[in-house]
Amino acid sequence: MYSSMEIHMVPMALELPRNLQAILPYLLLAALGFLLKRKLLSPISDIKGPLVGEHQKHGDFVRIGYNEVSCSHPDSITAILAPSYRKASWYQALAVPDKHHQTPMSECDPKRHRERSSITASSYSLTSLIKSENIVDTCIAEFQQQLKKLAGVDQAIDLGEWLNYISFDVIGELTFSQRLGFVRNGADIDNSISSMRFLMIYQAVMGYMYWLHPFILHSPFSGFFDLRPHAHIFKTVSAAVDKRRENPNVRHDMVSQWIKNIRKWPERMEEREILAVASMTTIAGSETMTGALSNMFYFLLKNPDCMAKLKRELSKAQAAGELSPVVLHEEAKKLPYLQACIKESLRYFAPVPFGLPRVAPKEGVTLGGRYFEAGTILSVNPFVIQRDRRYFGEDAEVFNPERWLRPEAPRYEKYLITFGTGYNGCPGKQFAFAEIGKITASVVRDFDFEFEKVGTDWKHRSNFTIAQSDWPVKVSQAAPVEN
Ligand code: HEM
Repeated sequence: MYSSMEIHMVPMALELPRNLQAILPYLLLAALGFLLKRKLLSPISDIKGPLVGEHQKHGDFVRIGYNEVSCSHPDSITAILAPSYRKASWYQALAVPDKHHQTPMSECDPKRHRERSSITASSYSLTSLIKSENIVDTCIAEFQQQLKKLAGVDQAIDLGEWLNYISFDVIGELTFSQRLGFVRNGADIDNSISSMRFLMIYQAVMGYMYWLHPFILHSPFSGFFDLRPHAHIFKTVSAAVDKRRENPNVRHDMVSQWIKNIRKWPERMEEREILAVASMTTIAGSETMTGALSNMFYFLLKNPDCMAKLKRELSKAQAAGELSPVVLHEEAKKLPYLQACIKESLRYFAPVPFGLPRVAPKEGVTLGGRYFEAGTILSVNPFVIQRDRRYFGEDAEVFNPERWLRPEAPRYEKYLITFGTGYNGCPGKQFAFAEIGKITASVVRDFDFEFEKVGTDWKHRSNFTIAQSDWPVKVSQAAPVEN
């Protein structure tokens, strides 16, 4: 027997699934139609996909989305990255914390991008940054001190994490004259680094589903409850920027230059946007550097002959009195094998393994005899190009710094797009080379490293930048080198 309430409820509960049953075939048909349209009716539906790794199988064009093609044709760089084409809407997700905080990185329109860059670009130049070399040196000296302490302990360390600390400290000093204190504390303060990694995953996904962003990190709730992963970095940057606003002349740094430029050309950028640009610089200049430095140390450890050769070069220069306690950029520049190792690690394992996507303009783009109509998203992935035998020789898939010492090395340069190229190319490129050179030379000269376990293979995940993990190493004071 049912009570009267139960009798009312049972038919209602059955009714809902019946309604669903009625519309389910239509929903499925609509979904199928949508998927077939995306798969077959796109102007690029004849191009095979979807994996980037499929280039070797399918040739110069691989379809990686409804309307997106990854290109590895020899002319891709000049035809896609060099012209000032609009960046794909994916980049919008890089406006941190929301669309009111645009930076050159998140700005997709080339004209607006140029205006914003004119305020910031000069601050990233090597000449400008070399003015602060003594400050960078104090960060590296602190890092050496910490490694010295760790060398006395018979325990493996997470070198990748330490390289992240030094990268953050350096960029904080250069951007707003503030050491973030990661090296001194030997820790991820307030989980900023792990939150930053989460932000990278979030942005990589959200760039493709930007309509969801207002409901997640850009929702008022996430701000109100302080749930934003970049909150700590944003607060730190915000406090530092406020200090510089009060007194932009305390020391030469990037924020002081931006403030001066904005006061000169107020129509190009608003002063409140400095906060976003400083946050972007902190992220752009630290996550990439961590990836690059980790690549350098990991691949030297994986290739002991290369490590031994680099140590010999450093030891010879040291014996000749050519190296300072923290190696200067001028000194590192003169070490050919070190420079070859830097280029090779940047080539072999690009720290930004993302196809830099651009939108074909209204007249379309013709590449390798193939026409791509207006609106097609064309991307050129550094990882794909830099492992291509046509551009880097038969041993393109091998880590081999010697390639940069071959007579044909200048030919390789134009295919090295680790830093992108064109109007959106990395303005920090020369500085990155200098920082990698200084840190690698100072640390490899003074310390020996070995994997905790023989045959270690690290794990890595690709978002916009690469994140490597699981390669514990032991550190000790450097043993004398036989030349
Ligand atoms: C090895 C280290 C680095 C790598 C691999 C790297 C890579 C890149 C790449 C590929 C882009 C262009 C992305 C695109 O076209 O979509 C870029 C942009 C950028 N990078 Fe770097 N970068 C590095 C270090 C740095 C450093 C040290 C700084 C700051 C001092 C920096 C600041 C920037 C900025 C501000 C942008 C945005 C440029 C714009 O949109 O106009 N990067 N970087």
